[in-house]
Amino acid sequence: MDWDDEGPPDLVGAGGELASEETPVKVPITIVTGYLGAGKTTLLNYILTAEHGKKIAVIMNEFGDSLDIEKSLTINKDGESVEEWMEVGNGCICCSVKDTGVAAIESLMEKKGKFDYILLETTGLADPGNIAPMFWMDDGLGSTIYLDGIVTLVDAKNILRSLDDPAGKVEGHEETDDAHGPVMTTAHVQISHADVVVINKSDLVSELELQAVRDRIESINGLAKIFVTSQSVVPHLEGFLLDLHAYDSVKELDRPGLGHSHIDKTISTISIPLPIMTETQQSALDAWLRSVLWENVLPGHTPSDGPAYDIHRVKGRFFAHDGREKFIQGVREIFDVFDNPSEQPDPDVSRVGKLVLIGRHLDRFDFGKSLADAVGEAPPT
Ligand SMILES: Nc1nc2c(ncn2[C@@H]2O[C@H](COP(=O)(O)OP(=O)(O)OP(=O)(O)O)[C@@H](O)[C@H]2O)c(=O)[nH]1
Ligand SMILES: [Zn+2]
Repeated sequence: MDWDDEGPPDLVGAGGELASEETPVKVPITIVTGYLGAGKTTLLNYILTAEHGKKIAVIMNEFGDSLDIEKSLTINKDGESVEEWMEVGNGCICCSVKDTGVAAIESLMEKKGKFDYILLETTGLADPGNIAPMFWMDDGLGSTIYLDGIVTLVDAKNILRSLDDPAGKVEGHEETDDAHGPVMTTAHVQISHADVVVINKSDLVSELELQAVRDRIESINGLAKIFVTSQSVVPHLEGFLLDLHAYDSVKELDRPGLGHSHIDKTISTISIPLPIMTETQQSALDAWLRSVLWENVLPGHTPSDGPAYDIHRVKGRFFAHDGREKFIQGVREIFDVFDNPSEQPDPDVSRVGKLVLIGRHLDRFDFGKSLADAVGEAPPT
């Protein structure tokens, strides 16, 4: 379907059926990251050629890659935002958008019609925590896309070395660097922000090595779903790359043993219980989150000379005193507290409130005590 330069007609959805004007269908975007050579392009090429009956836009935000599919798309026009695309038989479109912001993607959709899904491949050195907030928009802003999740590919053979390699240190985090402590590498940052981690190149390692990789990843990010692949061949797309709903569901909070692994010395996952809360306590929680995430100040903690903490991902759930279930979602300094968006609360979900933090140097501070002091006990029922 081609739209003219006026942009998409308001009342017609991607399938041609009438869509209500108040609730335009939003297109989910998945960010695909992974260290150099992990298999991102192999994965996206697989999706572009697989039979899945979906209209997927694969956007490559990298230039000069050696693979032909990317070479044919490499364009550069005086630093301007340029788009070039290639249509694929199965309804997919592969394109290279230099400026991958929301506006560039919306302009691509105006020209090519709406997609069912958008996959954005970042460069191997990208920090997904810098990209995700671009797609985290308030409904009020009328964006036509929403962030479905972050998928990080790791190379089973090289990931442990990448995590321990001082040369892979992330730039821009020097202020929190510890003179003798472990370094935070790009590999750490890509794993800590992930909603799904794909351990690729499993053909190159033994079962034992694979288990060590899995343990290390779980210790960094206790919330991510982990899949193991070879040649980036994924068994299914839903829940793996598409329909992740990583920012509107919190199912993984009930995983047993969450936040109990301390194998990785740099980044860890911690889990803090949350009581049933009154309005006042919810305001206190909100103030606590603002202090911790926006000001980097842990309430009740006296600043010392040691390194500061760095929070990459926040996810939580609690129950309000009136029975409503609330979710907490955050990436870096952005966070949101909202009602469980599903009409039917999951009956399997335990009614235990919990806040999970993923970040750096979390073990040096008592986040649990600080939060408990801030919100207090559950109200009497
Ligand atoms: N043995 C093995 N090789 C693989 C596998 N998946 C990908 N490769 C190879 O690994 C190399 C890198 O794969 P790419 O898909 O280009 O990786 P990438 O993440 O896009 O790499 P950059 O764009 O350079 O960051 C290619 O030569 C692939 O053929 C796998 O599961 N096993
Ligand atoms: Zn690539």
